Amino acid sequence: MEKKIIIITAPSGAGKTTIVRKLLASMPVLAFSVSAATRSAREGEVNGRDYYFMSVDEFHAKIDAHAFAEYEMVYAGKYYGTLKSELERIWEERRIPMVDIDVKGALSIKEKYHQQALTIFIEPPSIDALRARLSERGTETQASLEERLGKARYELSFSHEFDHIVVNDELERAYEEVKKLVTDFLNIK
Ligand SMILES: Nc1ncnc2c1ncn2[C@@H]1O[C@H](COP(=O)(O)OP(=O)(O)OP(=O)(O)O)[C@@H](O)[C@H]1O
Ligand SMILES: Nc1nc2c(ncn2[C@@H]2O[C@H](COP(=O)(O)O)[C@@H](O)[C@H]2O)c(=O)[nH]1
Repeated sequence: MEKKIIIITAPSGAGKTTIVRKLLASMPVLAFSVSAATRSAREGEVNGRDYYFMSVDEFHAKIDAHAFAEYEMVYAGKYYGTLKSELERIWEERRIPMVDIDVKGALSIKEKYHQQALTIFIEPPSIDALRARLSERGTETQASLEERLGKARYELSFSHEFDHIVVNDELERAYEEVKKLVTDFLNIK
């Protein structure tokens, strides 16, 4: 079986995780690729389901062991990375990994797997909408919100590096558009 991979990226707050969760719920062939991260777990997050939470020393050991397909220091000095073992585990189950990562990481993983990858950039309707969504999500301090918005302006300039751009203005419409791209890519009727 060909080892396909679906890469979804966007600036923080654009809604990629929301769309990915809806896809995972409706398409059992897809499996969430759980990343490693050195940030602390938020309320309700579960180790091994949302992230593999680890210390910086553990993360460095994995870098030294070449365990990552890609990794980045994404925000506030925190590392995030896609584990090769996670992709292999999903392929062994004859399923397709859904990778939900930042734009820089998505560009490097696309480079690595470009022949087998579908890459989708989720675009927010505006920076004001991003600000409102991140504020409402209630996960950020004022400083981390500004950091994410600052990075978003830069990341938006890379949207055309990806196979498709989907504007997440109305969630249901954006979800249906992404689902059609995924089903076409996987040749599912
Ligand atoms: N179309 C939409 N309209 C309004 N709110 C939305 C829409 N899509 C998602 N949201 C909300 O915006 C917030 C950010 O969404 P989400 O966490 O999915 O973003 P993200 O791109 O995965 O961010 P991060 O990269 O920080 O994980 C969530 O509270 C979500 O419920
Ligand atoms: N380059 C990578 N980026 C990743 C990975 N896993 C998640 N992310 C991205 O980090 C930010 C912040 O996430 P949050 O959970 O702290 O809000 C977000 O854009 C994620 O998509 C990864 O393995 N590599």
